[in-house]
Amino acid sequence: MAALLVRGVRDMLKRADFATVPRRQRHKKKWASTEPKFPATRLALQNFDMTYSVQFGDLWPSIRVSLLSEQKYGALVNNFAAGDHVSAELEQLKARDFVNETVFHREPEPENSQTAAPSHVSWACSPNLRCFTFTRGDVSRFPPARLGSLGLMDYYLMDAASLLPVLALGLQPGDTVLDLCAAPGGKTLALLQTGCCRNLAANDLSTSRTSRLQRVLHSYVPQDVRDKNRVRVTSWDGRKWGELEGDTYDRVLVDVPCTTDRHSLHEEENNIFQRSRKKERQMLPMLQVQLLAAGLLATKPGGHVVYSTCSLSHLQNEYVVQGAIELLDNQYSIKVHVEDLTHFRKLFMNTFSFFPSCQVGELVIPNLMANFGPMYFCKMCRMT
Ligand SMILES: C[S@@+](CC[C@H](N)C(=O)[O-])C[C@H]1O[C@@H](n2cnc3c(N)ncnc32)[C@H](O)[C@@H]1O
Repeated sequence: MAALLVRGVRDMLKRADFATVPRRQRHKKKWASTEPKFPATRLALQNFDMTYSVQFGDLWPSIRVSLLSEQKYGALVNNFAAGDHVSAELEQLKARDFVNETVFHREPEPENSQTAAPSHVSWACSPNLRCFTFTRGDVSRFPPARLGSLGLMDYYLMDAASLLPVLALGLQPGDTVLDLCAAPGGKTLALLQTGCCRNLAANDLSTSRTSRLQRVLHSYVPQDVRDKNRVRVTSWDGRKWGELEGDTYDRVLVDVPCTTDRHSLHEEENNIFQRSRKKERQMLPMLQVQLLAAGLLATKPGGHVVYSTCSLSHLQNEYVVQGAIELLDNQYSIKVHVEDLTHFRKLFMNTFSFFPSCQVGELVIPNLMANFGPMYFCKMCRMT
């Protein structure tokens, strides 16, 4: 706890105004003249303060300080590379597999008991995933991943909340799967780890990012699984997918471009809050609706879609889900049903903090004791 607070305060001080630094310690940076007057990170914070203080009320100050502090990671064990020793090594670090601890290691529930729901849930989660995290309040870091004996890396470090959309997708053996916005590939890798994909189409509009995705696949997935018949990587505009391959997939993940809230507070490079990207930012909800609609059209009737973002914005989360559902109904007479994921709050309450008042879908909110997310995810079933 003490370490957590010290790190949190250190992060805040790093961000404190220059004016608070004593004069004798001030020095002009060499690149001062080229630094933007209003850094995009600062504009992002201003924007969040305006919108999220209204959206989250009393919760905002605690979310804010968590977003500005160091995030926590999860180590997704590479089933293709690792023997049990990797899990054992992670356990020795006092990390724990949050997926299996909560989902699969429950005591068997008696039939018809009131608590039968969580055990039923285990079958609705994608199987075979192992992801280690440090417990609440423990801000230890994982050592970098290592190359295993098969020439593949032993684990992949990611925001552990990013696994929730993949778990929610509920893959079943033999599924055909589409990952519409896949790069750099953390969730693609998790989809493959389930061992359920008969074939997987991983797409991303950006060719530079699909190259990164290819590198991740090379480092983590054996050649026979990467084989073209099983994993196909493309760089197409996901908005066209309904026309390209309509009614095709059992499961579709639509992990859209968004304001990437945590990243936008820390990185100037590629920051969507740069003034020059204002139009692009304003158009995001529209792009998100189009991508989700395309994902739904690419799904077989009876198939499932998970929509996800790493933003806290209702405009990019619930409103997009509602917009896409309306669009499909009005333009294609296709009915879509939102599935209830409230049990995720109970299942994963030891690991994540959930926002209690989402209209549709679930939202992991950053918290100093469990500094994951933000991650919004909503599961839908295409009925017709
Ligand atoms: C949030 S990121 C995806 C992260 C990825 N799912 C992962 O887990 O590593 C969103 C991605 O959408 C891609 N993108 C943006 N517009 C797109 C479009 N029209 N079609 C497909 N992908 C798009 C971006 O290049 C970006 O890589």
